[in-house]
Order: sequence, then C-alpha cells, then structure tokens
Amino acid sequence: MAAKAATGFALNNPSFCCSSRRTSRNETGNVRVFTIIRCSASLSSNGYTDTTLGSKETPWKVADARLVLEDGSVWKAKSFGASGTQVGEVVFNTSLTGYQEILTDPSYAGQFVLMTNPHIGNTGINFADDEESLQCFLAGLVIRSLSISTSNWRCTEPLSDYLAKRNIMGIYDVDTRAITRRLRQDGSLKGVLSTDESKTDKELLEMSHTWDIVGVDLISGVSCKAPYEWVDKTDSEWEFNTNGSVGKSFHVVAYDFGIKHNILRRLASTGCKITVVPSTWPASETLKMKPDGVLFSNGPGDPSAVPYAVETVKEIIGKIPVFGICMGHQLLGQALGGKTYKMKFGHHGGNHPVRDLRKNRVEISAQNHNYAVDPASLPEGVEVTHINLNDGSCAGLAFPALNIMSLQYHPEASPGPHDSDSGVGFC
Ligand SMILES: NC(=O)CC[C@H](N)C(=O)O
Repeated sequence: MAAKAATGFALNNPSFCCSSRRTSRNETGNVRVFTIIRCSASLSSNGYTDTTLGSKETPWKVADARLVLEDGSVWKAKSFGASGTQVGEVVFNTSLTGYQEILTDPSYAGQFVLMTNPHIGNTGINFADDEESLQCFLAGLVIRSLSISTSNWRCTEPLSDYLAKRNIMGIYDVDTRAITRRLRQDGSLKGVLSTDESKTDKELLEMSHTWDIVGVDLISGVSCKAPYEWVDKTDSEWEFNTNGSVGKSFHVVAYDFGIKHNILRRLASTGCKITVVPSTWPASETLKMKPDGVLFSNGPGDPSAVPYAVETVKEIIGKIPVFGICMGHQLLGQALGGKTYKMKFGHHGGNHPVRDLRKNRVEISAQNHNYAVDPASLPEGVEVTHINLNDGSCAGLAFPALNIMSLQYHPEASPGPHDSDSGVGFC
C-alpha cells in the first residue's frame, strides 16, 4: 500500500459492529473486564450465527461450493460474496496485506486469486480509499479462512458484502496451501468455481477444458472508453516520499491497459499533468498532444493477444520518452522485436526480490504477472536493467538510445513495499 498505512490491526468501526462488555474472574480471583466486538454483517455473510446475539439459526455453514481444477481435482468449500458458476485461471498471491487493492487490480481479469495468507477479511473494505480501479475484474477469490469479525477504523463494509454487491464469487475453508503447492509443481491451472448443485463435477471439469485465457484480448474489457485528466495525488497523510515534486510539471499521456490508480497518484505527486487514454487511442493523436512522456500501463492477459497495442507502442517509441509497467513492459519488449512467454505460475505478491543491475541494489517489490519478456530475444542495445532474484527472469529493460525504460513489476506498490518508488521516475 504505497499511498496508505498498513491496515492490518486497528480499531473497530462502530457503525458496523456491536459490542458488549463482559466480566470474568481469573485463576487468582481478580475480576477482568473485557469487550467482545463482533461485526454482525460479517457474521451473517459467513454463515455463522453467534448465540450471544440472540439468533437460533444453525450455527455452522456446510460446504456449498466447489472449485474444480482442470487436472480433475475437486475442492469442496464454503461460499461468500456472489454465487453462481465462474471459470478462470487460478493464481496464488503471497501478499500479507492489501486484499482490497488486489481485488481491484484490473490485471487479475479472468483469474481466481488464491491468497496464501490464511486469514483474510479482518480489516474489511476501505471504500473508496483503497480502490485501485472502479471495478473488480477478477474471476473470484479463494481463501483459507474468512475473518468472522471486521475490525478497522477505516472500514466501510465487510469483505463479503462488498464482493456480493460486485457480483464476485469468493470461497473459504479451502486448503490453499495444497492448491499452491500443486500450482508451483504443475504450473498454472484453469478451474471452475460453482455454487450450483445441479452441475456435476464432470460438467464443471469440461467447462475448464473448453475455456482459455491464452491468446485472449482482456485489455479491451478493462480499459477506459474515453480520455480523461487525472489530478489526485497521494493523500498527504500517507505520503512517505519527502522529495516532493520534481519542479517542472511534465505532461504524461498514460495508456490505460487496465491502469491502477496508484500509478496515477504517484505520478501526480511528482507534479505531472496526466492525460489517461484508452488502449485503442491512436498513436497519431498522442503525438499531436506533444507530451513530455508516455506511460504504457499494466493490464490483464496475454501480451501476444493485443497486436494493436504493440503497433501503437512501435509508433510512439523513438519520438517521445516512454515508460512501461508490467503489461506495458511486455508490449515494449515486443515492440522492440523481443518475445514474451507464459511463465510456469507467474509472480503475484508483495515480497519479490529484484536486483537493480545498474545500481547493484536489491528491492523488495510488488508483482503481478504470468508472462515475461525473453531477454535472449531482444535486439542489441536493449539492456536488461533488473532481474527477479527468485528465478532470474527479466524484471526491467532500458533502451537509452530511444529513451525507453520499463519494469515488469509495480513501482507504485499498491499493495506492497515502497523500495521501488524512487529511482524509476517516481521521485
Ligand atoms: N500486472 C500486469 O500488467 C500483468 C501483465 C500480464 N497480464 C501478465 O500476466 O503477465
């Protein structure tokens, strides 16, 4: 969470919760007073009933959802959020905090995000402060344990209510560790999540086999439809970079392939004037605006499935300084003549070590990608500036002759550590 404080353990939001004071006597006979704070909305959404609140409902929710993976495994689970049947690709995310930013990262379109952190939902949702886009585009959320209470001073609603309103399916009580091990061993897997008891496991399995995410243009479903100006900066309460603005106000045109708001906030905080344009915005129109720089944003799916975006990048590079993040980095790699490939299970989390080869410095970074640029495919003159220290894959590129730089990971880090905020143009 670059723009905000960690929201892990804070005070309760009184508008959503009820509390009761209890007394008890400990072993030494002293009277203790303690307060039980429970969020009733969260309780009902979870299927739990707290008898202290006076209800007589069945206390435990039984499995009412299934995740069927393409390898034929069936994972019984309990549903929260929306119900229905949804197909997607399962990816695991190792972030400890920031599930709301992950839910609203458009790059997760078509994917089920499985959180390896077992305890999710305890801080609820901080609408709209922590939103990374206007919508949730992911296919669904898979977690081990859904917090039975929501406790945070910034909370506006419980996670389950938020997902239900946005028609996003969630499942909990899933052995997320076992699925993660399977994904690490066998590579990414497609799957179907369903609360529909009329569908057999075999039918769901067939659905997972007939659906594909490779070769599909997912950018067009998440990009804005018309250009707009962005002015919001990082809230002064959360600003951590005291270097402030760079003095001159640069005009940046940002291609929205699924852009996260914190990229725009961090740019605005340095004093940039920003025009966000749709993914199909013609390069000629961008060049007419005479910007100081062009940003190619993050975005979902296969970079090989969007040749029109690669063409736009090709028309702009060499004429204006450019910077790419994640999908933008992959499109730049292709525009320079390189190739992208699908990784075994990708990188998703807030704890990926990256080496900046030019500064010989290690950054702990936020990442979310399933594809990477093959450095061997790049033409002479293109420099690999960063590598991922977990697997040695390409994490950054530069082509100084054409004023190009790009990162495979997320320097805006929302959620995530701030190590990469400076040094790549965000200071
Ligand atoms: N965050 C992103 O831009 C993701 C890039 C691309 N969709 C991938 O999965 O590799």
